[in-house]
Amino acid sequence: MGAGKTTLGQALAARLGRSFVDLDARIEAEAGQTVAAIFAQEGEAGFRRREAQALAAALETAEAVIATGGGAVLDAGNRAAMRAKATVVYLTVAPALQLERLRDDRSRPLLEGADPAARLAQLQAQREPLYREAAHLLFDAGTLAPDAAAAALAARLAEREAVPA
Ligand SMILES: Nc1ncnc2c1ncn2[C@@H]1O[C@H](COP(=O)(O)OP(=O)(O)OP(=O)(O)O)[C@@H](O)[C@H]1O
Ligand SMILES: O=C(O)C1=C[C@@H](O)[C@@H](O)[C@H](O)C1
Ligand SMILES: [Mg+2]
Repeated sequence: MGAGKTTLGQALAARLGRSFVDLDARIEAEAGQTVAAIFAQEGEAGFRRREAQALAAALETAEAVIATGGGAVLDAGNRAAMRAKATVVYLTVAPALQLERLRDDRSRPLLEGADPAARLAQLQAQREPLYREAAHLLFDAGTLAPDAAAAALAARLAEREAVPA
């Protein structure tokens, strides 16, 4: 949360001339409700079911840049599908910067408790190995402004394509 998947994903798609899919936005459009409302009404499990369906559909979109939500990696099937069908980038950002970016944002229900810093640290400890398992490459998303970061990421991806794995 707050790493910049939506922001960088959009900028990267524009730069590459590709379509952009934001999973949270797609889930909200399909449900006709916000992520927070889905969590409130269906619980996290209901949201995760919607997320897995939206991811599977998005992965069938040719040549798209997809921004997942931060918890899409929790599901082993999601991780396997992402790795098999896409180039997966893990955007790394220090938790303090994530919190700073999301300080005035009330749209992430998992950070709405009394101690968002502790909650984020707990989520990060649980998810860090999963992000690394799913990712083909890591990218520092805490240093550059969005457009410069998208340019640097596009260069990393082009390099990767030029060098066979
Ligand atoms: N490189 C950046 N520099 C400065 N601010 C940024 C950068 N990337 C994102 N932000 C800001 O941080 C906030 C969170 O970014 P964003 O919504 O893209 O994160 P996210 O990874 O998509 O989060 P989530 O997992 O909740 O979907 C936004 O206000 C965005 O403008
Ligand atoms: O990190 C998470 O688990 C989440 C991140 C957001 O993008 C949303 O998908 C939702 O708030 C859950
Ligand atoms: Mg997002």
